[in-house]
Amino acid sequence: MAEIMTSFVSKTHNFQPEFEAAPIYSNASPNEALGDHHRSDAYLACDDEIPTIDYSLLLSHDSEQRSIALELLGHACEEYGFFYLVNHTIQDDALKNVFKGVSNYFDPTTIDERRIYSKKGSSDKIRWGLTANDGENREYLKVIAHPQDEAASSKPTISLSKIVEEYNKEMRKIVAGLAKAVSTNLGFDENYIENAFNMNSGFDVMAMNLYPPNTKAKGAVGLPNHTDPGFVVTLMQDVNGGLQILTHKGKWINVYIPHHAILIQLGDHLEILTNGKYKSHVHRVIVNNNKVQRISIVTLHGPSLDKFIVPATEFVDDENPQNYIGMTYKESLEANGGIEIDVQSSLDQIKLV
Ligand SMILES: O=C(O)CCC(=O)C(=O)O
Ligand SMILES: [Fe+2]
Repeated sequence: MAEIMTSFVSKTHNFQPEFEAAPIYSNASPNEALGDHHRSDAYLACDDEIPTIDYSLLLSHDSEQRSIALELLGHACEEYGFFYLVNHTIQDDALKNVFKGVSNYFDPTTIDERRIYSKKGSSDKIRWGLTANDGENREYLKVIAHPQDEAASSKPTISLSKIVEEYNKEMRKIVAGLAKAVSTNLGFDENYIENAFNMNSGFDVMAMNLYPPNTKAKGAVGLPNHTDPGFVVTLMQDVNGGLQILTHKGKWINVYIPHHAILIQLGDHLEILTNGKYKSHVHRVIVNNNKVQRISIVTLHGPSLDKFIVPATEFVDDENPQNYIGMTYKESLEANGGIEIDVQSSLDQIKLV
């Protein structure tokens, strides 16, 4: 591992002059990070459309507009499990600043300051990692963004902590709105998800990922196949390139997030709560065609750690037997041998079939 890290580090130290720097949160358009060289056939995915949901219409006072938006959301949740959210409440300038701050944090010359957050023990509250091998090529930092008492022991530099706090505050408002809309779609009162997950004390982990350009990667894969735990995952990126999602129908599709949109992915615990009606989905990052580095900011918005999550009785009957066992969110984060801050999926331990 040390060897791998050293070789990556020595390269990252001088990668700035060697490749075209990615614009920080520019007007991202399809293929922005992609090089024009020959595309590899491995990890091919298609460009099928991904549903777009208008956040402002989900909250509209015009009941007809609202019910159309809710119907589209229901379709996206059931048939896809992911969608682009547009017309949300985070300002463009705020996002630019977040990406600038995260990019500065990953300055290759200050890597030793980040290294202190490498894995130490089971009570770690902050996690840094750098991997460059044929299974993963990524530098990342994971911090607890909520609740406040947990976040207090999960702070990197002062400037990044401020960015995390502000960003999460804004994103939580959007997630709360989504929780209401999803609750309504499921046939409950609008506070249903909030209560079922105790979102007020929800455990949110923010993962900041930096993927090197293909010239610096040790293989094609930025991040291997996985699903994510929690209610929903919010994802923003500075440039397009490399995120692929496996649809419920078994097709890999490329994600091209429209400028200023947020990619919303449903998490494992919404799947458990709804007994599989709304499913999480496998996704991965492929870097082999990326000409420039890419940064993604990914927040896993989870239930509170002590909340016991089990399929709701409304989704279980003779035709739909219970498909998942119940456990607390904390237990599920630890079920695969991980610890809370790793926010690893353990759906394979929780699924009954
Ligand atoms: O960087 C990306 O696009 C995806 C990252 C991701 O899936 C994760 O951090 O869980
Ligand atoms: Fe993920």
